Amino acid sequence: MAAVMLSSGRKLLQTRFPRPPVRSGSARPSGFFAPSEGAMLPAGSFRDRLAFITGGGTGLGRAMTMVLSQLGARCVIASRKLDVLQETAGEISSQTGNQVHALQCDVRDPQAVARCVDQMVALSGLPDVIINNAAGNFICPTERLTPNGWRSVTDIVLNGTAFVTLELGKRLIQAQKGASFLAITTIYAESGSGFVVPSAAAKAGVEALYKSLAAEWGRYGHRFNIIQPGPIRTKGAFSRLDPTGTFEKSMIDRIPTGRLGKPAELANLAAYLSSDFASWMSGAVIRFDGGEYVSMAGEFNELRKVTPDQWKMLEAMIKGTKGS
Ligand SMILES: CC/C=C\C/C=C\C=C\C(=O)SCCNC(=O)CCNC(=O)[C@H](O)C(C)(C)COP(=O)(O)OP(=O)(O)OC[C@H]1O[C@@H](n2cnc3c(N)ncnc32)[C@H](O)[C@@H]1OP(=O)(O)O
Ligand SMILES: NC(=O)C1=CN([C@@H]2O[C@H](COP(=O)(O)OP(=O)(O)OC[C@H]3O[C@@H](n4cnc5c(N)ncnc54)[C@H](OP(=O)(O)O)[C@@H]3O)[C@@H](O)[C@H]2O)C=CC1
Repeated sequence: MAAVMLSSGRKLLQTRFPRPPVRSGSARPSGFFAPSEGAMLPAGSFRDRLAFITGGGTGLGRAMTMVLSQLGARCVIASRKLDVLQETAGEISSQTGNQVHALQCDVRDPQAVARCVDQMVALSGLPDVIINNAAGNFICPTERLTPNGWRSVTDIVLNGTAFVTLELGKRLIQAQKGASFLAITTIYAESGSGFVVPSAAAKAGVEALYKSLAAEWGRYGHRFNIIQPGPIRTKGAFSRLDPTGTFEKSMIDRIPTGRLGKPAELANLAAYLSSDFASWMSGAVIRFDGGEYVSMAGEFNELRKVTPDQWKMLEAMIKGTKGS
């Protein structure tokens, strides 16, 4: 007896299907969607530009810093761990030949953010590109969450993004300088998600902040855009969200493109959104997830499991039904 389960958990059919044929050598979808990881934009796209990237020492922040630096930007990366930042800054600038400065900054502390901006201004001036990428997250049943656990994530993600955006926004307005602001959120900022509730709530807040400012601060020359990445392997994310490695296969199985994203792919999109090629783009929310979100959302998407022989049988059954 075979049943086709809908994502709601209901059974669509309960009928006797012939055993599905054993498929040999069927291509995985990832074979169609190989990543391209070199810098996408023309060389020099960020010449004479200064980019400020929070959490730029690791993971996706590091990848975005690398591509912006390859394209000619001077970069300032900021987070809590100065040793990590300095190592990344040294590696990237020795590869690209462009300056990368490391500044210690805890984005949860507005005074620390102001000091960090003071240091950046003294070193290089006000930035043309701001990427709010720093985040904290961990899986946890919500009933186990303490107030401090809630605060540790929402302070980094929502308050941290707000403090950086307000500090830089006000100074840029004062200096009459335009800039591109980009926030890195997540696909569940839109849907919500159990087990990462502080992150879901805070990322949704970041999206509301950025969409609101896209409307309000366009008059000052500021653009605000958002990328919602799907799963991309980084130590920071996977150690806290899939510590045993158990969920990775099911994630890949539900992604129509059959693989995780790559940091360099995300970095190319971030570079485009932060570049002059996107100067007409503001208030945009770009989902970048290999199709995972729509794959999880569609009521009938589990029908991907139905084999061609089973489809013949289903079609005959449907066509054989008369009346309602
Ligand atoms: C598999 C990937 C698929 C999809 C990915 C989708 C979205 C991804 C979104 C992301 O944001 S990934 C990026 C993840 N990166 C990070 O989280 C890096 C930075 N994180 C941290 O520094 C810590 O994890 C932090 C967020 C907990 C903050 O560190 P901090 O030193 O400030 O906090 P403490 O360690 O002092 O803890 C504060 C508070 O939280 C409680 N807590 C910490 N971890 C857990 C846990 N795993 N479960 C429950 N509670 C936790 C801790 O107990 C403290 O509360 P109390 O004082 O005990 O009440
Ligand atoms: N990887 C993925 O699958 C996905 C990631 N994302 C998002 O991408 C972004 C990057 O995540 P990823 O690279 O994976 O993970 P990482 O853990 O590598 O990046 C998080 C960065 O945030 C910095 N950070 C944390 N707390 C603070 C703080 N209080 N002040 C300043 N900086 C801080 C960390 O540096 P330090 O410890 O030195 O402070 C670290 O560099 C995040 O916004 C995340 O939510 C979204 C969806 C999927």
